[in-house]
Order: sequence, then C-alpha cells, then structure tokens
Amino acid sequence: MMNYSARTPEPPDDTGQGTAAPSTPPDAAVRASALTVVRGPRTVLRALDFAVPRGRITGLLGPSGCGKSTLMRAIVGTQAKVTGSLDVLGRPAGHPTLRTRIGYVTQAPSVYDDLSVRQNLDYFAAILDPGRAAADRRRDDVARAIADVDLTSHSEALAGNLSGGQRSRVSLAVALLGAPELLVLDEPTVGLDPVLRRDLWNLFHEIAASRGTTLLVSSHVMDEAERCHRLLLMREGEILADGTPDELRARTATDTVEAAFLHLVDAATRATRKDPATQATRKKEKTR
Ligand SMILES: Nc1ncnc2c1ncn2[C@@H]1O[C@H](COP(=O)(O)OP(=O)(O)OP(=O)(O)O)[C@@H](O)[C@H]1O
Repeated sequence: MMNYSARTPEPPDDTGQGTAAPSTPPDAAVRASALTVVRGPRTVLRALDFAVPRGRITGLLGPSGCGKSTLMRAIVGTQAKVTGSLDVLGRPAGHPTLRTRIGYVTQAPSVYDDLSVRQNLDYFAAILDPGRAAADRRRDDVARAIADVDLTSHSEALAGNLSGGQRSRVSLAVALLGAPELLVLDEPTVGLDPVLRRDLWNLFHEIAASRGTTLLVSSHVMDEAERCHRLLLMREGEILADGTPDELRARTATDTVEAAFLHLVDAATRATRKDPATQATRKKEKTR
C-alpha cells in the first residue's frame, strides 16, 4: 500500500520499481461507484469505479472523446443524466456546499476580454466572497492568485490583449480564488509552450504539497502522465487502468506510461473482440 499522506512536491521517480498490484487510496477526495453518464443517445461513461486520493495530483488521461471532460463535469456537478454513486469531498457531487470548495477550469478560458486581469479576478472574488467586510480578504486573495500564476506584472493588462497561454493562466487564477480543496483542471496545458507547461506543472505540485489541495488534471499528452502521483487511464468511456505511474509500468512490464497505455489498449481491444455482447452494444450505439 502506498502512503498517500506523505506530500512531496516532486513527481514520482522514474525507476519503474513500484509494486505491480494497484493501490487503493485510503482517504479519497472523489469516490465513484458504477458511475454512468448518458449524453444524447450514447452511454459516454460506463459503470466507472475509482477513487481520487486527497492532497495528490491525479492525471486523467486518454484519447480525445474518451469521456474525460464528461467525467470532470460529473465531479463538479454540471453534468446531467449521471447515475451510480459519486461522492466529492464527502458529499454527493453537485451538493450546494461544494461550490466554494471546488475550483474548475474548463477547456475554454472563462475570462472577460474587456476587463483587466485584476478586474477579472475582482469580479469572481466578489461572487465567491461578497460584502464590504470581506474587501481586505478579497484583495489579498486576488493578489495571491495572480502571483500564483505568475501574472503580477500583467495585472493591469486587458485580458483581451493577453496571449492564449496567459488567458489560460487567468482562468486558473480564478479557480485558485478561495483556496479550493479540490481543483479540477480540464487540459490546462493545451497550446502552451514547453517552458510554461513545466512551470504550470511545478505550480500544481507546489499547490498540492503546500496547501494539501487535491488536483484532478486531464490531458491527452502522455509525457504529462509521468508528472502525476496517480493516473486514471481512460478509453471509450471506461477506466482502463488506475494506479501510480510506477504501478502501471510494472504491471505492463514497460518503461513509460505511454507504452503502458498502449499495452493496456491492445489488451482491452483483444478482450472486446472476444466478447460478442460488448461488440453488439458498441455497434448499436455507433449506428444511432
Ligand atoms: N453535448 C453532447 N451530446 C452528446 N454527446 C456528447 C456531447 N458532448 C460530448 N459528447 C460525446 O461524449 C463523448 C465524450 O466527450 P468528452 O468531451 O467527455 O471527451 P474528452 O475525452 O474530454 O475529449 P477531448 O479530449 O477531445 O476534450 C464523445 O464521444 C462526445 O462525442
């Protein structure tokens, strides 16, 4: 059993010396059982069972269209037609008390182009923590969130005049307001250059280590998987594998998470081909 309470800022080592057996997080921020989501005519998530450990970075990885965003939407409570059980920070997903405890960044940066960076943050801070009495706290919170994403020197710049990467960081700063216990980040590094990607991943580790925040980060870039404490590998609405990068490499006797993923995809494809019931369901859904 891995010790998930030990918080270290570094990503896991790359030795491949982990145990082959999957570990189960004892203290979960998110716990799902038989989680199923239907969108339109399609079952997009199929009976998922998994847990996301507290205070760690869990990577949600899989090809485009496998259901990563849908799963994140279910966790933050914005997805319809969710069945099964889904607990988030000890409450059912979507519970009103979770609103201020979760930070969520979608793939489209949610910033107002005609406001400056600081004004964007001020606006969202006022919604999160309203009232005159909270003005000092809001000012400190806004300054901290802007500094966290390294945009202090651009505080007064209009969001509409920022680069794509800078706008993404404004969105992340909004999600950091109020120091949420759970940060759900949907492909936060898409379109960023390698230096910014590295800096953002360092920031994620710093947030997890210094504040005990749980991060769930989606990506379809496999090299980012190596930076996570734990991984949920997805394919076609199912969890293909769940474990630390070391565990996944050891389980598949491979050297990289990418090779482990391909190994698991091939094994799952072979298993699907042999199962006529699964084949029939998939065929039916594709023709709808
Ligand atoms: N509004 C919708 N109605 C019906 N089906 C949808 C809807 N939105 C997404 N889907 C389908 O749900 C499946 C999962 O989509 P989702 O956006 O969760 O995937 P993803 O893994 O996040 O993809 P990407 O990496 O490209 O963002 C896809 O097959 C998609 O076509």
